[in-house]
Amino acid sequence: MKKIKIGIVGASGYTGSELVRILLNHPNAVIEYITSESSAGKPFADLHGAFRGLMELPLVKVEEALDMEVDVVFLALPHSVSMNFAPKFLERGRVVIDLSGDYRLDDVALYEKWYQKHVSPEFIEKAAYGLPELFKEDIRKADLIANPGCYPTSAILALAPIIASGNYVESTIIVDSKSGTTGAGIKPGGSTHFPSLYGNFFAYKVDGHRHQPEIHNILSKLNSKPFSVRFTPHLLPIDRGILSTTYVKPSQKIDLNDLRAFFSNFYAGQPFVRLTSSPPQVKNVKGSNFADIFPFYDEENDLIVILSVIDNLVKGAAGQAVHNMNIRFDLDEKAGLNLAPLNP
Ligand SMILES: NC(=O)C1=CN([C@@H]2O[C@H](COP(=O)(O)OP(=O)(O)OC[C@H]3O[C@@H](n4cnc5c(N)ncnc54)[C@H](OP(=O)(O)O)[C@@H]3O)[C@@H](O)[C@H]2O)C=CC1
Ligand SMILES: CC(=O)N[C@@H](CCC(=O)OP(=O)(O)O)C(=O)O
Repeated sequence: MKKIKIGIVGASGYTGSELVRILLNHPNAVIEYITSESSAGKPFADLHGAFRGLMELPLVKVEEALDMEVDVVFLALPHSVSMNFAPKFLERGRVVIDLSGDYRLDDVALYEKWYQKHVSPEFIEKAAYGLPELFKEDIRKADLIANPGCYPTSAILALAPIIASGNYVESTIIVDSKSGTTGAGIKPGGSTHFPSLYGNFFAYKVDGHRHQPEIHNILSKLNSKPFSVRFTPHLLPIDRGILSTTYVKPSQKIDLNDLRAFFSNFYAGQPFVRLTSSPPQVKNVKGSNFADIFPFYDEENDLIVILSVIDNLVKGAAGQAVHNMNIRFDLDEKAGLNLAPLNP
């Protein structure tokens, strides 16, 4: 059986440990190294107790890992950090799958407006946007794959069929999303502190979140007819999961059954998109790589409303990254990802 040698950079974080969880059960994967700067030398299970007896590799520093022979490196690093390391791995001939936002936007000026100065902008145009349902052929050929953001994954999958069809008026598309706290990473923070969040629920970054340009930038590739995107993120007192409710004004009335048939044709053959017949629930995708999508037509207001749910750490990050690896290395698309959601 074909074996793929893998390095996971940033394994001490949440998406890094989720990559370990998925890849330990992947028939083609051999994890060669896992990294952490702050915990180098420690056993992985000292940080992530769930892996006791399952992952014996010690954590090493990135600099030590650079020259270790692998086929693919997953960068589970904060944006602004990834862009320093991706070129070093690429020049050593590794395929790089970056989970940060550093190579997702195809426009350096747009990146620098929403993030900070880019230190390796020459790689932006070489990167494929790693949303397999839309860009499989680009992913197959790319040595640098920019894994999508978690909110953009849920929003783009909900909206792509309508945008691609052109059945929308040239106005503002609304994306209203709610996320669990693992989206904020492993470092404790004020708003994710238990007493701040328990029994609570609130919006944040209402004046602008970097996922708004990502959703617009990617959806714009599907149609030249203009539109704008308004995105509002919220924090939920749950660990995993994102629910996005999206609203689009159609340019012509549509029958609900036709809308559902249209979505079902658009996603035919895509193993991780499931169309639901009632509003989707985050618990139904927890721990899995599924995106559950519910398209609806509000006749009274002549508005298309599409709801989608994903697990932010799986379809929103590590699972999608493994899906990208499977495509890039010509493996079974579903390898390692046949994960049934936790139920209940
Ligand atoms: N959490 C989520 O749901 C999603 C996250 N993402 C993106 O994925 C990336 C990782 O996210 P997440 O796992 O949540 O983040 P975490 O904060 O949980 O983990 C970050 C990791 O990066 C390492 N790191 C931080 N700074 C440096 C540095 N200067 N040099 C080397 N290593 C460093 C940390 O290692 P150390 O042990 O040294 O601290 C840690 O392993 C981010 O870009 C995030 O935006 C994307 C989609 C969803
Ligand atoms: C709940 C929460 O805090 N979520 C994060 C998004 C995490 C993510 O996927 O974003 P990037 O990969 O683009 O950084 C946030 O709003 O910043």
